[in-house]
Amino acid sequence: MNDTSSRPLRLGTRRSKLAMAQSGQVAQAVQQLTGRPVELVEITTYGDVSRESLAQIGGTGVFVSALRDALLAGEIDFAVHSLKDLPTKQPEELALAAIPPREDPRDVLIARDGLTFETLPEGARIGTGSPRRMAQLNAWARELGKNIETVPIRGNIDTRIGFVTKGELDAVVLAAAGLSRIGRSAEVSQFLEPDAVLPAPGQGALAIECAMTNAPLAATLAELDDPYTRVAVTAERSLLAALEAGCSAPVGALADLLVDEQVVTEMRLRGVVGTTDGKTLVQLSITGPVPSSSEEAVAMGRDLAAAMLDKGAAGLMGERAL
Ligand SMILES: NCc1[nH]cc(CCC(=O)O)c1CC(=O)O
Repeated sequence: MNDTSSRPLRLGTRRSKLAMAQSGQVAQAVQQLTGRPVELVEITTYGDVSRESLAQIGGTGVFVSALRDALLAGEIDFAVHSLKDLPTKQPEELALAAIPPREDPRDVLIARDGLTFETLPEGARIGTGSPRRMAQLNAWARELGKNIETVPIRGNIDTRIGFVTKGELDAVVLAAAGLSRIGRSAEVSQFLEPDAVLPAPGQGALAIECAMTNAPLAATLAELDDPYTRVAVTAERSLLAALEAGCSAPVGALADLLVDEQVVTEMRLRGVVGTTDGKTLVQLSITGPVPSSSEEAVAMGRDLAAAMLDKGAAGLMGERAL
């Protein structure tokens, strides 16, 4: 590495248990890679302090901006984000230096008494503040011919699971990756297959960011990058951007690799957008060669967005301000 300074590298992180777990993992990897100590610098973001709904305070980007300010001010050397919380527009001054191998991208149900979505009773109350989850859960319930009530909740993972353990809700929906990172996977009642509930674009992946001007550090961090994860999430985020959706909009997307006899043949990109009541969903997928560049991945996302817009997707996104 070009950076000869022997001071510790400063990794900016939010204080939540999930953020600390994610940052801790990356800190260890970077320490191993560079032989330099990595020091965690805790930063409070507006999203951590405010009790307003995410949609009200401008989407999940609120978790990111304080970390980015610290990067730009040179107070920290790099930051780790949940990729699904990153706005689709990348600031020019910041490098998305690495996207490590993705964890399980699926959403999961945590329900009382080991119930599953199919066995939840009529009128079950399911906690989620995400319009994407509401839309798909309500559509699924309609398909099963049952009534559910989606209840908007916020708070960290422990708080959300608490709604079920305290008996206030029948179930909550969370990301598998977040639970596994804080060591609570054992509480999962059901993994929700992407055919029923598509995750948020980038879900389960991390993003490691540093200042564009710190080229040596960017080059070092790049060793943690997983090219397959990068093209997959690039296609998903391109779909989101092309649908002109904010990050709390009801858009789900998942790119996965199709494998034949252990050889990767193609990439499939699935997308969904819907009304939160689940009455109308536009759900489409395209399959093509695995993108060999970010540009090709972006093009795939745009192609799927164009096809979804053809099917009326634009009319379903008026809810993004709700
Ligand atoms: N919006 C909050 C958030 N951001 C990232 C994760 C989980 C980890 C991930 O998806 O990478 C979560 C919690 C959740 O949705 O359950």
